[in-house]
Amino acid sequence: MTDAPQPRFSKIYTGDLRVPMRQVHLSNGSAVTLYDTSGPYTDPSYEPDLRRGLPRLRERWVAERREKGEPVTQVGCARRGIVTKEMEFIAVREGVTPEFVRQEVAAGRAIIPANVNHPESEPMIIGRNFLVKINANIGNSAVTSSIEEEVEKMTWATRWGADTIMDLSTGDDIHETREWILRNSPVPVGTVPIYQALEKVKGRPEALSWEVYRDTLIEQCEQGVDYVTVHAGVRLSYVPLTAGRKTGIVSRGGSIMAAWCLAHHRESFLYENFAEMCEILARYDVSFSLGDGLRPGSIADANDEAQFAELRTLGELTTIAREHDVQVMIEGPGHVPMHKIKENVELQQELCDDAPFYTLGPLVTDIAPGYDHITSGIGAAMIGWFGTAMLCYVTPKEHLGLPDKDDVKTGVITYKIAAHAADLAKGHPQAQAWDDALSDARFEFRWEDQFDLSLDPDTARSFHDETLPAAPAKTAHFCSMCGPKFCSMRISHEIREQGYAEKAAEFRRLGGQIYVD
Ligand SMILES: C[C@H]1O[C@@H](n2cnc3c(N)ncnc32)[C@H](O)[C@@H]1O
Ligand SMILES: Cc1ncc(COP(=O)(O)O)c(N)n1
Ligand code: MET
Ligand code: SF4
Ligand SMILES: [Zn+2]
Repeated sequence: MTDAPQPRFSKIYTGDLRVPMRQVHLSNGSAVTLYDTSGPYTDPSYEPDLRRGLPRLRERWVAERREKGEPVTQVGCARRGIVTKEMEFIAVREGVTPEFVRQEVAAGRAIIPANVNHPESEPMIIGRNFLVKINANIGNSAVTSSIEEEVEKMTWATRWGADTIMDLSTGDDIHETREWILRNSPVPVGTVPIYQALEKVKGRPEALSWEVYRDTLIEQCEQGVDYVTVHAGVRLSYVPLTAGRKTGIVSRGGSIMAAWCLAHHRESFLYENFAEMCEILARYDVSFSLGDGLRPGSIADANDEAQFAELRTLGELTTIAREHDVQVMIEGPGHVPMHKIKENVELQQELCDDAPFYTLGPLVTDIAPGYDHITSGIGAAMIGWFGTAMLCYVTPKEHLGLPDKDDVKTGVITYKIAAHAADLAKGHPQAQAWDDALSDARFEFRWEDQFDLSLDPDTARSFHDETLPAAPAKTAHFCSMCGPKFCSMRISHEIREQGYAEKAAEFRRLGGQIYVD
């Protein structure tokens, strides 16, 4: 025995794969193992060295596949019956067999975003038959932020459990910001290449061309971006469908492409060159996130003709990408009232042949700027339950300004709640076990365990300690909500210990039967 304090939670590594899992050590001597997506930054003992970057976990796996002459892409391997190391890693994390992972990827129902040039990333999977994932958007804008702040947002987002991050920078130093993020990100990184392409032509959409776009795409693939949002479903003929809308086109990428199509009165160069784009992505195993450039930006515009016309086109593009062994997910709305959410999932699955759905919220009302993590968290929980594979967070700053580090944490925690609520409703056994462990700790007044098992232990602990900071309160059978006399859980224990036992004895004496554990 040593006097060294036991870490209350730590990372464990399974076999030679070194799969991170979060193990919570409880005060009753047991431990709970939780799926943990959030890489090294959740490990309290991990000290990042940003200049060196993260260890290159996948470097050897990628090299070995190359030596053996196996396909470059995960889906190429899956279709040929090959189980990759990435698939084995994911199987441990998700508690399923590697063969199941392979089948879901082969069928296109799930994707593993893993650029061969981003070996730092810990493999994860996006698909409705796996745990629901969340994405955190970061990146600078022309108005504010620096490289350091954006790297800090990335480590902070993954610290709290973002499964992927998107660098949506549109301001200065786009290439260098992305480089710092990629070399230090333990999760896949997504981008929207049209933003950087627009920056290269000084912000004038009409000056864009396929050539500028293609070179930007290759530059980002070379750097290690794992998935790219491409708004190739915004076709020239769909732009007039947005004329009668309350809020027009709210997607940045969508508005840029619509402006280009109208300026040249030509079909979108993204649509026309889609096959060549597939060839580029296949060389690096970069996945498509087909952008919803015509998503509704208000409750009034939800599920309109413009939105669904684009979705049909995304379905056609999915088929083309798959023919090139490129993985695809589909981006979804936006602003959608609760009664119109289900139709979005059903239509997406039908039109896009079960490609994973990846939605921004949706926000279920427009009336609460400042609280749009909540308006969208409600829609996210619902759409996750209906089968959406990844939920893109919305922060309290939505519609108001660029999120800062605090907003990133609020967005991530809000979306962890939505994703977990969806996992529970879908009947995921690991999800249920987490709730059960926390409920047991709560009912047994193991306060420290309750904090350690929570999504945000820091906040839980500090709220409790605001009113009852003294050490004995950590085992007390009450908190300041009800106080000792009115604590219903304490009274419950007494009923069980005395009253219940007596009542049960009486009941049996009278010939009754009782079934209790
Ligand atoms: C498509 C969504 O992306 C988000 N978004 C766009 N740019 C950024 C950024 N730099 N940082 C964080 N979120 C961003 C907004 O929430 C928008 O609604
Ligand atoms: C889920 C989702 N939807 C959309 C975008 C792109 O943003 P935009 O379409 O505004 O360019 C995104 N990054 N993620
Ligand atoms: N809030 C808008 C939406 O719902 C996006 C604004 S920033 C492009 O999609
Ligand atoms: S969030 Fe701000 S900058 Fe972006 S579309 Fe809305 S008003 Fe414009
Ligand atoms: Zn909006």
